[in-house]
Amino acid sequence: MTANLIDGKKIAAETRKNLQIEVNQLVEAGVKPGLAVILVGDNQASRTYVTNKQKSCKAIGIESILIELPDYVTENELLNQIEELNNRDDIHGILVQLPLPKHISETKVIETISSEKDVDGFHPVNIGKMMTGQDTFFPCTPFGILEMLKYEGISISGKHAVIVGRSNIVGKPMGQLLLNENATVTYCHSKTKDLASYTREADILVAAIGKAKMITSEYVKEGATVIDVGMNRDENGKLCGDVDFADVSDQAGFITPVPGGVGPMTITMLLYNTVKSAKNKINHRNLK
Ligand SMILES: Nc1nc2c(c(=O)[nH]1)N[C@@H](CN(C=O)c1ccc(C(=O)N[C@@H](CCC(=O)O)C(=O)O)cc1)CN2
Ligand SMILES: [Mg+2]
Repeated sequence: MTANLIDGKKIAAETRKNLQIEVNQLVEAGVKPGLAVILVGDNQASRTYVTNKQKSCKAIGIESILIELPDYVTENELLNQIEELNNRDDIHGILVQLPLPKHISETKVIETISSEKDVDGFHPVNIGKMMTGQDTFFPCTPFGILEMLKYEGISISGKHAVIVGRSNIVGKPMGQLLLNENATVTYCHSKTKDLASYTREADILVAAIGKAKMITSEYVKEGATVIDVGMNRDENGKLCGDVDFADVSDQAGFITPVPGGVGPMTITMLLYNTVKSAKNKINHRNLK
């Protein structure tokens, strides 16, 4: 059996087209959605992602500003910068690119971003809303994965979803979003014993481990949906995921590639959240 490919680039392009229509409507109503991106230090990968976010905003008419700070910036200086953006009427979304230098507390930074502008969906208020099934900003990577599953018509309710990885930005919220859709969710991680005994039971397997090509066909049930969140380099320096794509393709029912799977949807959902925030603002204004 050869798995169906879930084409993240294609789904992202379609979603962005629809978002562009919404941006045009917002602009006509007098609100141009605005995103502020803060980049601290000079991590090359982070810079690439941030550049991509800027370009993607521009392509659909979202105003985006980039604030670059040196890696020696103090925590207080960064927090003050965020406060300033919290108070700006033209900025609807704020994100601080992660990871941050060691001397800065990610928790403090995330908690300083106004929960109403937290388009990454990392603020504890938004995490709490997500956990209690309320509408809010959802973290972009798991949100993008959910959208891909829905786009492909893959049913979630009653299915067994196994998440490998428990990071705050991918694994934990992924499980919660799938639980909200009535999946039965199992979390696995680096301390899980006999990992394959869990993953082989998965109808939906999400790999967010950080180890190149670790998930081979022995980890996968025939016909399962396999979502690859990994971004690694293989022995030849080529970008690859956590899933051994060639091997698992023969076993899975659906599979995402790397690159061109989850990544493009991550940035798309950031655009979605920014548009949502601008719409929230109009709704507030109309209620006044
Ligand atoms: N504040 C945040 N920081 C980080 C997040 C985040 O959502 N918010 N996620 C990651 C990085 N990330 C976005 O920021 C991200 C990573 C990768 C991609 C992507 O499109 N990848 C491409 C491949 C790119 C390449 O060729 O190198 C793909 O998978 O096709 C998008 C976003 C950590 N930090
Ligand atoms: Mg882990």
